[in-house]
Amino acid sequence: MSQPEHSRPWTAPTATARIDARVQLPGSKSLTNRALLLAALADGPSTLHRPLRSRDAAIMAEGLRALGAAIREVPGDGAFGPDLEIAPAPVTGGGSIDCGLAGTAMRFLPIVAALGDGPVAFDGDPHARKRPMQQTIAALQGLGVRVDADEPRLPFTVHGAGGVAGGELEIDASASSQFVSALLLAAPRFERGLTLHHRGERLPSLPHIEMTLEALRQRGVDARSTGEASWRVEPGPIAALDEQIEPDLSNAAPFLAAVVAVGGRVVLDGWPESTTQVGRMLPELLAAFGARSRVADGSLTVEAAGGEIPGASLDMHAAGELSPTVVALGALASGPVEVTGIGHTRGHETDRIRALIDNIAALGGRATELPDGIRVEPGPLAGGDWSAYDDHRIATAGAVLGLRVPGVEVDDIGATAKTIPEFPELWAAMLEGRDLEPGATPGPTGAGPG
Ligand SMILES: O=C(O)C1=C[C@@H](OP(=O)(O)O)[C@@H](O)[C@H](O)C1
Ligand SMILES: C=C(OP(=O)(O)O)C(=O)O
Repeated sequence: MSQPEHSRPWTAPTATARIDARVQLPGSKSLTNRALLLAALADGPSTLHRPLRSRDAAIMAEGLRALGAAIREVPGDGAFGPDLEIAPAPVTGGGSIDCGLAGTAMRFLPIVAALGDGPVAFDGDPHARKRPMQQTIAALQGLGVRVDADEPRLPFTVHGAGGVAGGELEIDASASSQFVSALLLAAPRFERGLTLHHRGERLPSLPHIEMTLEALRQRGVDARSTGEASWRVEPGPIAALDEQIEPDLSNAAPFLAAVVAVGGRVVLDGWPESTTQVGRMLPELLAAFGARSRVADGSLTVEAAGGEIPGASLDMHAAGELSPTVVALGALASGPVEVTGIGHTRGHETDRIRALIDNIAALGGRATELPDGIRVEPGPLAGGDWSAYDDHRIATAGAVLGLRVPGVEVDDIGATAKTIPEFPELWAAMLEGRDLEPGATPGPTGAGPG
């Protein structure tokens, strides 16, 4: 098995007892990166409390710095690490931005760069060069912005010409909701705002578009849906906002799935009363596998009996980023599990459908590809190699399987640095029933200055 230099091989721990744990998770990637971007375009300085500290958040912060914003760490409230203070500045060109493997950075920042004056060069990790970017480039061109690209993907250069007129635009966001979010986030700074229409075969991850609209409205922007696949953002100032970032509910998925796999109980602290995060669907999704959930006093408790996991058929088009965890549970189920509506996850950090099928096969299981999803057959599994493909969610899916299958060898648990660098420590603490707060074990990459 070839491993990149930075890889951290990890034998997924097998559960030896029922789970009884209280977990606190680090901040949401999607909320942190929206808050950073909007703060950089706002009308005054903002502070983010409990921001995510991870590779994707660091990439967003670094990209915004390259475009002129000042972002610095200031003392936070202890266990959650430093806060971030963001001072906006006029968008400047002339730099270059490394998007790593962060979809939010590679889709959101080119539109911000178009507001500036001068060229900004974008590139990313080798696999980032394979992720769909055509709609970012087409949208910029449709807005009259010059983009130099040999092919419709990274690397490319955006030539800001001092502003974007905006108006009306049509895109095809079938491959990613991030194309829509990117345009809506920058649109208050377009001279005429933006009326945006999606025309295409499907629109994945609608909750993430709702999150974008809500983040804009929280900052005084008139942003709304005008139809099933149309949105309007009025031009105007983006108000500065001090915000406490919610825990990442998508990263809650493997921890809650662990209860289904093993039996027992997990209490997740900081569960928001209401949220735009797609992870809010987890209680309902896990109920399909027999879990019971309740929310009280700001915590979510998930309980499950352990033992047999029933088969299920789930359409996850709204929640593709939760699908690797659900497929991992599917491989442990006693009936077939079908997850559909996730064709677009072939364009995520890796081709997730292929990665899951191949990894499950390496453990002796059988999963097959559907036109827009995956079907997992019940059957015995044995230890074997589990490739992370630099994908945090594939790595953590291996962790879920390892709870019941001894000897699941994840080739690089370091892939979790993308959104939850402290994953191995939090996972071990959960299995041992110890409380461990995020920030207690600082991850390899913070969102602060390098
Ligand atoms: O806007 C966002 O923060 C995200 C949108 C979704 O992207 P896709 O629509 O490409 O699935 C999601 O999967 C990704 O993890 C984060
Ligand atoms: C698809 C994901 O990430 P990205 O923001 O890189 O698209 C994800 O986190 O599941």
